[in-house]
Amino acid sequence: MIELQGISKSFKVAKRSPGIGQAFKALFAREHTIVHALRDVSFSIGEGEIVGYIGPNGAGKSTSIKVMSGILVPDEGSCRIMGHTPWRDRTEYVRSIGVVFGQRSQLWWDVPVLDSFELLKDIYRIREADYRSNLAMLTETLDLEPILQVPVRQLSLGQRMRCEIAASLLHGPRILFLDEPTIGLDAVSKLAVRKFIRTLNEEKGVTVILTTHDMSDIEALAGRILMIGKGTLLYDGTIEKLRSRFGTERKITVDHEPSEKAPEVPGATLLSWTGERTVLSVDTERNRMADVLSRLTGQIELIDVSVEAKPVDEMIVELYREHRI
Ligand SMILES: Nc1ncnc2c1ncn2[C@@H]1O[C@H](COP(=O)(O)OP(=O)(O)OP(=O)(O)O)[C@@H](O)[C@H]1O
Repeated sequence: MIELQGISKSFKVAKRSPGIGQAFKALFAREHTIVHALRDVSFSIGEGEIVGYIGPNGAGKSTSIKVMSGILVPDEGSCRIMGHTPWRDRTEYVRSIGVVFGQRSQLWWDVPVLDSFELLKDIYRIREADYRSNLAMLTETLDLEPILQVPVRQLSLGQRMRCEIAASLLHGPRILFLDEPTIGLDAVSKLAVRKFIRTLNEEKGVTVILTTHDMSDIEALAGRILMIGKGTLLYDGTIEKLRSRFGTERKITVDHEPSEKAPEVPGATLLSWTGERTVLSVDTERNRMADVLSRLTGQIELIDVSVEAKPVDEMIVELYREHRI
């Protein structure tokens, strides 16, 4: 459904040293640097997948989404999405995709949400019957009824995001690009947005490409992760594959009676010690948890113990570290 081959994109950025004098000089002799936002990026995504597109700030995620949605033309490479080259067949192509940029709005600020939807209906030339049924479904599942008549500028961030997602789906696209859809949302709104995306994917088969810095979004939604760093694709695989790679480590948090010094436990690495709480990490492939706990009880008087697998966040940071990004 989505096929990228050797996509590269660079930006020419004006270089300027600080200070008025330098600004004046720059007017006459402008120096430039080249930022390589994407370098030879290739991947393919099948119909009905939810893919988490992740990477640190400035990695090239938004640039990729802009190329895939036809907003940016790459310098090199090919991109075929549902038979289209996004930046060439743009008018036709935008009818089959939906795009949400969490940090930017596609709704008209001063008019009621419903008026924005009506305008989008005309822009996308959505048939009346399709518009009515899509709007009814979106109003119901995203709980929009109480806010349809409210101007966008009066909406809370969570309400606006639900409207943005609805706006991107009014024309019934087969692919949805979501760029940080849960940014700034409270826990309740985040869960609502995630639930909606999952239902949309499961029931309507919509393919979803999701960029986010929130690893719990990825954990909740994405079966597959594409990780990009400094414009290069660094990892393409399932969360399970990632777990099995880093998954043998466990974090043990022990609350105990005050101790004079940190326990020394062969087979475990001390992560922190505060006198009444000790946090250790254990690789369960090489050490038995029972042995570690019994060595621990020989040195301190336990009150409470919790054992956790490594959170996805930490696995990702480790991947970033491995690739020096
Ligand atoms: N229009 C532009 N002009 C110049 N440089 C740009 C432009 N757009 C992006 N860049 C640069 O390209 C690189 C990749 O940017 P991009 O926005 O794709 O990163 P990102 O992974 O989406 O980052 P973030 O997580 O911070 O949103 C960055 O170094 C950025 O400064």
